[in-house]
Parts: sequence; C-alpha cells; structure tokens
Amino acid sequence: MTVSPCRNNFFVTHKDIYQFLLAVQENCLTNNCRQIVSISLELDWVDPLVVLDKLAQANEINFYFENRGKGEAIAAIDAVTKLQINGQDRFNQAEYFIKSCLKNIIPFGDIHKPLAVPRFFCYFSFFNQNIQTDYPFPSATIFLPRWQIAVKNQHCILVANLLITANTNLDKIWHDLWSKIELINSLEYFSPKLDFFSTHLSKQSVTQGTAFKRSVVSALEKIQASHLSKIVLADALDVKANHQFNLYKSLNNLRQIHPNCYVFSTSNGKGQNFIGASPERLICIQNQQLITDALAGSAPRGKTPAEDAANANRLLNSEKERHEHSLVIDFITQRLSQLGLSPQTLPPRLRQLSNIQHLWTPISATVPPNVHPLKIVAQLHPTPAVAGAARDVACAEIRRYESFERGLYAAPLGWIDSQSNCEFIVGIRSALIDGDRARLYAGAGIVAGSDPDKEFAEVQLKLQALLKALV
Ligand SMILES: C=C(O[C@H]1C=CC=C(C(=O)O)[C@@H]1O)C(=O)O
Repeated sequence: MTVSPCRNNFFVTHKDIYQFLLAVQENCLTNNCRQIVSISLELDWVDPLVVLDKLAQANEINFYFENRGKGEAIAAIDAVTKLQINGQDRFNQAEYFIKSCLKNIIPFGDIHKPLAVPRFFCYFSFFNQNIQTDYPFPSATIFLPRWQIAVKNQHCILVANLLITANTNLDKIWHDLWSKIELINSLEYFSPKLDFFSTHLSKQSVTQGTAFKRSVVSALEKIQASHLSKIVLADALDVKANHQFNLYKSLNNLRQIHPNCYVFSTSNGKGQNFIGASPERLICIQNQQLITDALAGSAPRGKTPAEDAANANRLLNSEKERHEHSLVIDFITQRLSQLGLSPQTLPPRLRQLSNIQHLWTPISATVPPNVHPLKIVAQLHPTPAVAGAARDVACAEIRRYESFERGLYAAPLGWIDSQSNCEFIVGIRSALIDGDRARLYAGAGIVAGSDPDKEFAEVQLKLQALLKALV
C-alpha cells in the first residue's frame, strides 16, 4: 500500500498506520516477541543534509551518503538496532546480523519504490583489528537507522524503523513519528547554518616529508627484490582550528567541489565523525547486477585544457601507471571469479576529478542469489588500489611503514537493503573530525618506477584539496 502524509489523505494515513501498529503489537503479545516495523512515506522533497543537520544528536550514530552526479543522497539517523564488533570474522557476523534482523522487519508502504525499503548502514576499518586502543570507531559497525531519509532526483522518501514490543507505548511512537514528519516538512526552506568567521589552522604532518620519501625508497627496494609488486603508502595531516569544525559546511563544500564523488559522513555517537569525498566505488549491486571500479594510476589536472589533455595522455600511455592499474584489475577479476562470478572488464578510461585524474576500469558481473553482498565486500577488501600486491605482504608492510592507525581510512563503507541491493565505497580522501581537530588521510600507490618526490607530491595534493574543502 502506498501511503503519503501529504495533503488530502493525511488523516487516512494516520489511521492506517495506527491500525497497523496495533495489529503488530497484538502479534507481539500473542507470540511474546519483538518486531521492527518499517514505515515508508513519500514526502515533499527536502535536502537530506539539512535533515541530518537538524535531526542528528551528538550521542546517536548516523550516516550520510551523497552522489550529486547521480542525484542521490541519503541520511540515516540514530539506530533502532546495531552491531559493533572487532576481529577477523566481522564480515560474517555482519551478514548474520543483517539476515536475522530482516526476519523481524515488517514493512508498511510501497516496498517496490527503490528508496522505500529499509537499509542497513555499515562501516568497517581497514584492518580487522585496530591496534590503536583508543581509536574512536570499532572495526565493524552495522546499524538499522530509526530514521532514513533518501532522495533520488525529485523523489523523497522517509523510512521510519520502529521497535514494537508487547509493552511499547504506541501513542508515544505514533506521536514521535508525526512530529518528526512535521519537522522534516518544515525544513525545506532552511539551509545548513554556515559560519562566516575566519578560520585559523595549525597543521602538522604525521609523517614528515623526508620520512615518507624514505619509506617509498625502502618499498621500492622491496619491489626490486620481488617481495611485492605494489604497496599503497598513506600520510596523515593533523589540523587544529580556532573553532569547532562545522560538519555540515564541510559536507556541503565537499559535495559542491566533488559532484562526481561519493560524499560520506559517519558519526560514532560519541562526538567523532569520519567524513570525505571518495571517487572509488567498491561494489554497487542493483537487481543482482554488480559493478565495481578498478581505480589506480593518477595525474594532476592541468591548468589549461591543453595541459590537462597532455597530462591525461601521459597517464593513459604510461607503462608504470598502467601496470599499477592492471594489478587492481587482475586482483578484482580473480577474487570475483573465486566466488563463482564471471566478471566482464570494460576498456580503461579516465576518471577526472576537480584536482586529479585516474585510470579507471569498471568491472561488471551478475551476482547469484546465494552470494551475499558482504561476501563480496570481504572478498575484495582491501584491493591493491589501497593496499598493494601481493595483498597480505603489502598489508604487513603498511603496518610497518605507517606510524598511524588507518582506522576507517581506505575501508569499505556503505549500505545494504532488504533486497540485497547495495553500494559500498572505499573511504579514501577522508578525515576524522573531533571538535576543533581533524586528521586527514590520503595515499598513493608505489610500483617499480615510482618517484618518491612525485608520490609525496600526489599525496600532498590530495590532502591540501581535502583541507580546503573542510573549512
Ligand atoms: C589510496 C588513495 O588513492 C588510490 C586510489 C586511486 C589512485 C591511487 C593512485 O594513483 O595512487 C591510489 O591507489 C588515496 O587517495 O588515499
């Protein structure tokens, strides 16, 4: 049934929903169980970033995901149920958690509308286990939001996930739902509060330039000695501002500067947020059709069209960049084949962003119904675009070379819906925000032929672009 809180059928909808909640509670009483009802409602269009700004509380987890180019944005606020774990079984446990929750969810609304189904939001850290004991996010978080508001082009759908037990006060739940809707409906004329006072920043590179370049030289020796063929080394930049970072302003900047990237933000409900704008899609599955990106090999954008075209040409024809890129394609196609999929590789092309361009090969496959999206995430993460090849050797070396915890940097984050559609991206070009402090992360792939100065410059280019967007 399609329900709409708007205009003429407003009162009918109220009644329908209340009757539905009563019926679910009746069932909980009879069977001594608890259930989650997932109510979807079409609303007038509103910017999910504004909803996040107005509804999110510092002590609740949330998630924001936007791709302006695709006209899509979603905000997930507060958790009705969540799993937070560490360790190497995290992807299996996450899959099990989602499957068990789904057995208990009763939808209300038109579930054939793509935005109307409940989604589980997930974020993982790069390694199974964070070594830094006070790192503010666990190595896996999976949650079903209480409030999910999504737009695609002109459509806007709210999904409210409500826990019902025999003792739930239905009047309160019902009242909360409608007051949220009224609040959201009143938001369309607001925009995120932007501050206009000037920002002073003090910056401190976590890895000094000389140390980063020394690591590149050492990695090149290991590559020469055939211990590995690629390693992605990252740097971090610590920034302290004279005021708290304004998350909504940063996200608003990021989506304007990077309309063809995935802009994301997650909160741990304890005051820290991890945000960024990533060009790299790990997997997207729609109706069993999977698409993944091999993205590696970079060049700066030119200042003039002629310089830009020359940089692009050099990138497309560089043996070193193509080698770095092909390691990612080979890895992804092998790993998908091991799962029984038949990946199809399209010819390489350019992915041009505002400050940088990459070699990009989309890879597609059909996913059999018995392969859960998280099996594919576990199989692919980390690809050589963010770790290296051979992967395990590269990961061990990353731990040795990098002095900081990667945490959520370069790790999968995204969502899965109740029909196994999903979208996961790789959290590169990202920052951990904590009040007036931020740690920014970016890396570069090192292969035979890499020049330490150029790799360092590439990482600084990424970090500076991110910093500009954050303030
Ligand atoms: C690891 C990052 O970028 C990867 C993705 C695309 C191109 C890359 C490169 O050319 O080095 C990196 O492999 C990062 O930006 O932090």
